[in-house]
Amino acid sequence: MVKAVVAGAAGGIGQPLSLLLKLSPLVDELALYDVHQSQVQGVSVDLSHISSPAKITGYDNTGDSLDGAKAAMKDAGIIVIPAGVPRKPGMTRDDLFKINAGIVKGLIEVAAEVAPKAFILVISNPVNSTVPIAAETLKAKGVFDAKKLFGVTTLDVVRSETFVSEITGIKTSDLNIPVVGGHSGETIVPLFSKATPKVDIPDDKYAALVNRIQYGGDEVVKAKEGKGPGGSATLSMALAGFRFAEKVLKAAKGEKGLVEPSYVYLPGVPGGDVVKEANGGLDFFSVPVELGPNGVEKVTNPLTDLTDKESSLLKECLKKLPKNIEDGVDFVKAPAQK
Ligand SMILES: NC(=O)c1ccc[n+]([C@@H]2O[C@H](COP(=O)([O-])OP(=O)(O)OC[C@H]3O[C@@H](n4cnc5c(N)ncnc54)[C@H](O)[C@@H]3O)[C@@H](O)[C@H]2O)c1
Ligand SMILES: O=C(O)C[C@H](O)C(=O)O
Repeated sequence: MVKAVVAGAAGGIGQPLSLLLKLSPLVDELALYDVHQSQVQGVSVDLSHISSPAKITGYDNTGDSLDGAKAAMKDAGIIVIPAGVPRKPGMTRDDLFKINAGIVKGLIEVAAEVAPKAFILVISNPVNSTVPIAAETLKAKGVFDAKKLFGVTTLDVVRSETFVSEITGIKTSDLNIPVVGGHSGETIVPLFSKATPKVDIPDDKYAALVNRIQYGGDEVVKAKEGKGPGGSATLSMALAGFRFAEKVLKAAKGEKGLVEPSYVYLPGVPGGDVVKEANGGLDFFSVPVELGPNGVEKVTNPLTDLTDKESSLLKECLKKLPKNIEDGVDFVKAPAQK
C-alpha cells in the first residue's frame, strides 16, 4: 500500500503533478495538502472522479493548526513538496529563500513526526538551499536518512534532452545526459561528454546550448510575464517531478537499473565521499543516483575526465553553490545570525 502526498497540491505544479500521480498504478492513496483551503478541496474532488485506482484525500490548514499537514502526511511512503512561492520576472531563485525556507522547514518538521520513513522529494526553490534545510531539519529531529531525501533537478535533465535533441536529431527518449551540480543558473552543469549515445555539439552551438539549459527557468518566467498561476515552469516541472517520483516508486518495488540525477547529501549516501572529494568538499551536489528499494543505492562520480569546457563550467558552479548550501544549513542551525 503506497501513500503519496503532494504538499502544495493546489498550485501551478501541484495540480498537474497530482493528476499524473493519480493516474499512476504505483500509487494506492494520494493525499493532497495545501494551505489554500478552497482550492485544494476543489482539486481533490475533481481528481477523485478519475477512474484510476488511487484513492484521493484532500487536506488544508484551517486556522493555524498543522493538523491538515499531519493527517495528509501520516504514514506516507513518498512526499513530494512543490509548496511555496515561484519567481516573477526579475527575481532569482535565491530571492525566494525568505519565504520558502520557512515553508519547507515547517513541512519537513511535520514529515519527520508523522512519516519519518518516507521518501522526500523537494521541488520548492531555491533547491540548492531548501534541500540542506530539509536535511538539517530531519537531523535535528533525529530521523535523517540521506538515502531518502532528494532535491528534484530532473527538469534540468528534461531540458537537456529536449535542447540536445533539437541540435543532434537524436530522439529524446534515447538520450541520457548527466546534469550535475545544483539547480540554478551557473550551478547547473550539463556534461555532454558523458552522454549516451555520444552527442556531438558543434563548437559554435555549445555556449548557447549550455546557457539555455542553465537559464531555461528564466525563459519560462519571461514568457509567462508574471501572469496566471505559478509564474515559472509548472507543466514541464510536473512532468519532471512525476518522472523522478515514478522512478523512486519503481525502485522501491524492486525494479533495477533506475538512474537519474538528483541533489543529495553526499556524506550519507554510498559513493558520496568520492564525489565530495571531487567537488572540493561540498556536502550537497546533484549527481547520477542509482535507486533501490531504500532510496539511493549508490551515486557515481561524474567529475572524472571532464573536457576543458566542462571543467570551466564546474569551476563557475563551485563559486556559487557553497554559499547556497551554507545559507540553507545556517537557516536551521544558526537562525539567529540570519
Ligand atoms: N525544482 C524545480 O526544478 C522547480 C521547477 C519549477 C518550480 N519550482 C518551484 O516550485 C515552487 C512552486 O511553484 P508553483 O509554480 O507551483 O507555485 P504556485 O504558487 O502556483 O503554487 C504553490 C502552492 O504552494 C502552496 N503553499 C504555500 N505555502 C504552503 C505551505 N506551508 N504548505 C502547503 N502548501 C503551501 C500555495 O498555496 C500554492 O498552492 C516554487 O518555489 C518554484 O520556484 C521548482
Ligand atoms: O526558474 C524557476 O524559478 C523555476 C524552476 O527552478 C525552473 O528551473 O524552471
